[in-house]
Parts: sequence; C-alpha cells; structure tokens
Amino acid sequence: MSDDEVDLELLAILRQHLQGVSIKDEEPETGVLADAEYVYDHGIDVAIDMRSTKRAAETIYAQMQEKSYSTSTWSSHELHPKAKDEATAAFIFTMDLLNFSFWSELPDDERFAIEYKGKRWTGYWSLVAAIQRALEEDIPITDPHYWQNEDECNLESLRHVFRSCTEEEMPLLQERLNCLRESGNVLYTKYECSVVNLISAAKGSAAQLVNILARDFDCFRDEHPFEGRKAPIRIMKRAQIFVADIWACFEGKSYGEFRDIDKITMFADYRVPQILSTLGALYIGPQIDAAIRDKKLIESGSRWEIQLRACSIWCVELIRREIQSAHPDTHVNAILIDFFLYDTMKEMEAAGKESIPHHRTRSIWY
Ligand SMILES: Nc1nc2c(c(CN[C@H]3C=C[C@H](O)[C@@H]3O)cn2[C@@H]2O[C@H](COP(=O)(O)O)[C@@H](O)[C@H]2O)c(=O)[nH]1
Repeated sequence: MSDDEVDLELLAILRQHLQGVSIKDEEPETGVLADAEYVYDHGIDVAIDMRSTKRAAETIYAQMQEKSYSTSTWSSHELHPKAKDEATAAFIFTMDLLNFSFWSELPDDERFAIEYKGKRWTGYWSLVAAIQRALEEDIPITDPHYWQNEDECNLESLRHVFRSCTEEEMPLLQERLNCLRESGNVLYTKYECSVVNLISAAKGSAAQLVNILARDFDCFRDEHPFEGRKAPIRIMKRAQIFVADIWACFEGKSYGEFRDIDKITMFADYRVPQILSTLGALYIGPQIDAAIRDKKLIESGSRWEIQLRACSIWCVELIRREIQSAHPDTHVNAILIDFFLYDTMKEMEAAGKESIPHHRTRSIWY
C-alpha cells in the first residue's frame, strides 16, 4: 500500500473509533461506564461505601425477586402505553425526549401537576399523563411532522398540552419546545420522520443506538467536560433510558430486541443518587451534602454534579456485579436495578419517607 493509502486506512480506523465503533469486533461501546469509573477514580467529593453497597445489593436483589421485577413491570404502570406497535415507539421517544427536570421549589399542593384520569400526577408521571391526555384530545404530540409545524406546535400549544392544575407552569417549557423542534428536523432529514427507522439504524445494538442519538441529536448529547480531561465525560442519561424503555416495553422483542442491552448503565437522574445515598452506598461529601439538604441549586456540568451523576452510575455497576457474583444463576442488568431503585424512591416519597432531599440541578439532561 502507498503511504497515502496507509494514511487513508488509518484515518478510517480513527474515525470509526471516534464514533464509538471498535474495529476488531464491530461491537460498539458507549463509553459511559468507563467515564463513570474515571470520575469515581479522579473525583474527591463523592465516594462509594463498599460495605453498604454489598448490603444494598442483597436488599435490592431480595426485593426484586419478591416483586418478580422484570421487563413486564414497565407496561404494568397505569400510564405507560400498552400496545406493542410503532405508535408506542413514537410515544416512548417523545417521552424520553422530554424526560427531564420536573422538580419544583413549591409545596406539593402548589407544584406543577397534571390532572388526568381523575388523579393529580407530578414529576415524571406528569409528563406521561400530559402526553396521554394530548393524544386523547387529538393533538399529535408524538408526531415529528407536528413538531416541525411552527403554526401548530409552539409555546402556546405546548402550554396547553402541559397545562397544570396549579398556578405553576411545567419547568423549561421553551427548552422542551426546542428539543421537539430539533428532533423533528433530524427525524425528517435522516429517518423519514420515523422513530422506528431510527431504532433500526442501530441494527440491534443498544450501544450503537445510544451513539446514534448522541451523534445526530444535540438534545440527547449528555456529555460534559470534567477537570481538564481532554474528552468530555459521557453520561447519556436520556439516550440510554430511551433504549431501556423501548427494550422493557417490547420485552426484548420486536423493536426492543438488542443483543447488547446489558451495556446500558443506570440513568443518572436526581432520584437514584438520592436512594443510593439513603442506602449508604453513595457517600456524599459534607459540602455537597449540606448543599443538597439546604436545597441549594447545584449547577449543571459543575464538578459536584458530574461526580454525583457519574459515581451513581459506578455505584449501580458495583451493585450489579455484587448481585451477579452472589447469584450467578440469575441475570439482572443495570436497567432493571435502576428502574427498581427509581420506583422504590417514589414509593418512599409517596409514603413521606424521604430522609434526604434529591439534589437540585435544572437542565435538559435529566
Ligand atoms: N434513573 C431513573 N430516572 C428516572 C426514571 C424515571 C421513570 N422511569 C419509569 C420506567 C420504568 C421505571 O419502572 C419507571 O416507572 C424517570 N426518571 C428521572 O427521574 C426524574 C424524575 O423524578 P420525579 O420528578 O420524582 O418523578 C427525572 O430526572 C426523570 O428523567 C427511571 O426509571 N430511572
């Protein structure tokens, strides 16, 4: 080969690596877990207590067994779509495009809430309720064509879709409109306005689907600089939870069939770090702990916030390894552990048993 041909070959290999596709076995990686371990090894404000992590692993495993926690738990939630079809895939994409920042400074009876099916829904469930309600009102909120139509889909119509039964508006409404507009444009230009085409582009790889979302959609690219490291820390929370929700909803079949689903990590939100800390598995240093207890805003992308998120990902990975080694005959992945921890934290919240608040960061990433 001439020198030029060698250079071109090397360039192609480098480009593939940069897109997260490794040459040797064509099996892509997301890089999220490696980056989580990097932050854990290099940060000084958040640590993991091994003894509590081991204990938490046992408790989590026992309760997951008791509740026979599986992919089918996803569809058992009252508001989640039940049909296993393309419309549900579009529903889940819309949901995870907007699945961020529901927390409020106001007391429970004044905070943003959606009234639907005779109940008052807050947090994540307010999003799901609003989408269900819009569809029942014949508003095509899950249709990428609608997202691009500025006459029909705009701040005013979004205020209607997400109208609250209290005085407080849904947080970051303009940012949510921006996410819809950008995604509508990308789906139109690259995937014939079809979420199913987007899923198919990953050719059955969960990691590749995360990488495609990060590559094509600015609003999914949840990566942040950390302490002078050259490459940003990849967290990819909404990209990963989208893949996980599709996998769980379709129970690993049809659009939910991914050969490498176990490469998906915990989703670094503001609820799972809260329960990991409550369990004693995550040790949050005194300065951050004080800020959380005082409900102080922790800035998106700050050193503290990146450590909270990345160390939570690493902590759930250690819990997963602990469960796997103690119970080699069962198969549990970070997704189901995460779903279980989120749902358990919500049950604790509903029962008024939150011992420490969740951290307050306002961003479109979670
Ligand atoms: N790590 C993780 N984060 C999750 C979820 C979910 C809901 N997933 C459903 C699907 C399967 C599960 O069984 C759940 O039923 C929402 N969130 C995040 O939490 C925050 C909302 O909190 P709050 O305002 O209190 O509702 C916000 O950042 C949102 O993005 C999860 O599962 N894992």
